[in-house]
Amino acid sequence: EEDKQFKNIFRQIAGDDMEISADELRNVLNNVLKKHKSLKTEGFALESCRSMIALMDTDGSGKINLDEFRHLWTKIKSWQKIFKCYDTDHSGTINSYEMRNAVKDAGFQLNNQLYDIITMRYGNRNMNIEFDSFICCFVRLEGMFRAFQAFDKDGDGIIKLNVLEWLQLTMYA
Ligand SMILES: O=C(O)/C(S)=C/c1c[nH]c2cc(Br)ccc12
Repeated sequence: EEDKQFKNIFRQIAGDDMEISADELRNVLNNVLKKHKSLKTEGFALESCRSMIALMDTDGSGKINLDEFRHLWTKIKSWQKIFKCYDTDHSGTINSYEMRNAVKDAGFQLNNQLYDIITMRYGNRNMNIEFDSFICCFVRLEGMFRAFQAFDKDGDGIIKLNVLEWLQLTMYA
């Protein structure tokens, strides 16, 4: 029953082509955000939604279909729970130390250098992470781990890419 409901929501957002574009994704995410007062944020920028589409667009259509959207939605739903549990003062931001724990809670094993890179790349001028940046960071982390695993066919943790394969991976993200 819930899945039928989800399909209906998807159909409303996606329109006739049954695929969600960055604009359509931005509208639905920002509409949901309005219902979550504790997630104080100006909302998702179009560029962030383009990146989320690119990272989730497994069939290379430039948009996301029902399955890709369901995966993204499920992830955002779980990641926003983590954000809320760290944003104890409901400021709509978490600090770099809380971000380390949030990354670990989400199941990503990184190193200190990467935690610092994340703070630099996604932190605001006070080095705090706002909700929309938080989500974009996790979408990129998950997308990059998934891309690596897709290349690492024998699972030995090593992949071999030529420069064009590398550019395909890093430019469409
Ligand atoms: O708090 C909840 O119960 C839910 S269902 C939250 C969300 C479920 N999907 C979300 C997407 C964004 Br963006 C923000 C919040 C949510």
